[in-house]
Amino acid sequence: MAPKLRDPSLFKQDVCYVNGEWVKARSAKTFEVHDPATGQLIGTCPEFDAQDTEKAIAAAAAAFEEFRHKTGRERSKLLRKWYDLVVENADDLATLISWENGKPTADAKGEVTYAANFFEWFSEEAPRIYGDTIPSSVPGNRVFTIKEPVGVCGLITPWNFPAAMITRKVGPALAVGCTVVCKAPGETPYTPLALAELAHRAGIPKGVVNVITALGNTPEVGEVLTTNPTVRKVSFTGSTPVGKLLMKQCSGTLKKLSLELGGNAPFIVFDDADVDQAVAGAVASKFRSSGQTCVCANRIFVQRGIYDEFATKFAAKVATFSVGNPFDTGVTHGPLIHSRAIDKVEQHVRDAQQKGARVLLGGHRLPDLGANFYQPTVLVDMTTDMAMASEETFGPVAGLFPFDTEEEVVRIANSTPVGLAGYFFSRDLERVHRVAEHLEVGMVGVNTGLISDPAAPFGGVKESGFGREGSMYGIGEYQVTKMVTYGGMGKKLQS
Ligand SMILES: NC(=O)c1ccc[n+]([C@@H]2O[C@H](COP(=O)([O-])OP(=O)(O)OC[C@H]3O[C@@H](n4cnc5c(N)ncnc54)[C@H](O)[C@@H]3O)[C@@H](O)[C@H]2O)c1
Ligand SMILES: O=CCCC(=O)O
Repeated sequence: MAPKLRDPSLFKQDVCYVNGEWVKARSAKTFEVHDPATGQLIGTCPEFDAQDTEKAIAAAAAAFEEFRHKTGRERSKLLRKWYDLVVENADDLATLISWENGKPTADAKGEVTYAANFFEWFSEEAPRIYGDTIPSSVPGNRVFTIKEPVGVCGLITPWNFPAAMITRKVGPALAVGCTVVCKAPGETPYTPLALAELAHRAGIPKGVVNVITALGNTPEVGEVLTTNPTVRKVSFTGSTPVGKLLMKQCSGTLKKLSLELGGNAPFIVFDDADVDQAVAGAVASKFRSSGQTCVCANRIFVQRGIYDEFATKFAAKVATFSVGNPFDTGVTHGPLIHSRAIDKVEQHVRDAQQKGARVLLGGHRLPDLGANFYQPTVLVDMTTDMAMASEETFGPVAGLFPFDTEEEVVRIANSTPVGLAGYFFSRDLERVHRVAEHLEVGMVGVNTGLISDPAAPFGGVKESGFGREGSMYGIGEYQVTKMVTYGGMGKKLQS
């Protein structure tokens, strides 16, 4: 049965938001969106194509001419209004997130708060965008910089945070005066479309925010967003292979680019750690959104002296989870997003078992609950030849790897082409600094498994991409620095 919304008009079917209006695809084609918990049809959405996308870009380009000249204070007020509406409609947005993504209600509400906070944060940054005054090396010259909005932005986001991945991009883009075309994820389009409706109600001028949808046509839409010369910036969150493809496509017009890509987060527990605290941190990091976040612990390394104690306590905590329909009371973990996700998890568990891992907990699907449910799983005796050591599982499976020395574990932790988040637990101050400095990642959690915060810069190194979202650094991703030199200055006062 479809969940009820307090405000049913937030559920936008068969329309996208372009130039301040709700429009269908030119071809009238649609695609289906299914509830990952029940497999039932949620609704249909427009299958935008290249021409539809061009129209959205043209709308964003037309709006840019005026929007870029609004004052920071004006843009701040618009973002603040949008923030207020997101907060007012938090329950409905959370319902949409749970329905199309499968995360339990409490997690979905947490995501709405997280998402809204990006609007709040960047509404506060908008009036505080400064240039520089630079001492010139040429006598009589005066050098200034102006921070200008880069222009029309193409934003592409994944399904795992249907609201927050969008607000983390749109917030800074609007704060600096850019206009945007967001390609919503085909699995979870209804939350982005509800955000668009709230943008409309907030009075964001037409064409400033455009939200379009596609599933089968995704590569075609992506190609337009990355090759159309009017689009000056692309920001993508998703997998590394798609990020590499988009970067290639952007090269023809040399767009400014931010890539927030896949991770393979090491989570290291040294034997001087507070074991209970480390267990809590590892559970929180590994099983957030059923393991479907890019910063989830993917390889849990535990020093041999505390390995058994850690494994027993960790499995005991995971055993308390309640898996089920995201709307059911008491459920802590919902389904995975689709059958490909379940298949990958199953392959990783089977591969680990074949290579000698033992299942301490779980290790199987939950077909009685539905096709996309998997029992939260704990594997021990993991070794580095297993697929889980080198690939992101993106599911509710924790593999515990024993290790002996600091040097060994940091070397193994770094032996991957990606570097998004890394975590470790230790009470030795010198070690804390040493290890934090040696981990090849963009974000480090020390004695915590949760690092996401709109005030903190989010992003990776190596093949996890580049650019930072959130924080004061998030703003610069949507700006260009223009230098202005004034010659013939600094002369004597005229008498
Ligand atoms: N670094 C981060 O901030 C971050 C955040 C969330 C997810 N991720 C990563 O995303 C991956 C999981 O998401 P996924 O499997 O949906 O990733 P994905 O790369 O397949 O898809 C992400 C988005 O890109 C779109 N897309 C796919 N192919 C495209 C193309 N050719 N042109 C344009 N758009 C295209 C999809 O429709 C979707 O909206 C994981 O690797 C995860 O680590 C990273
Ligand atoms: O999945 C990636 C984003 C997760 C986060 O912002 O915490």
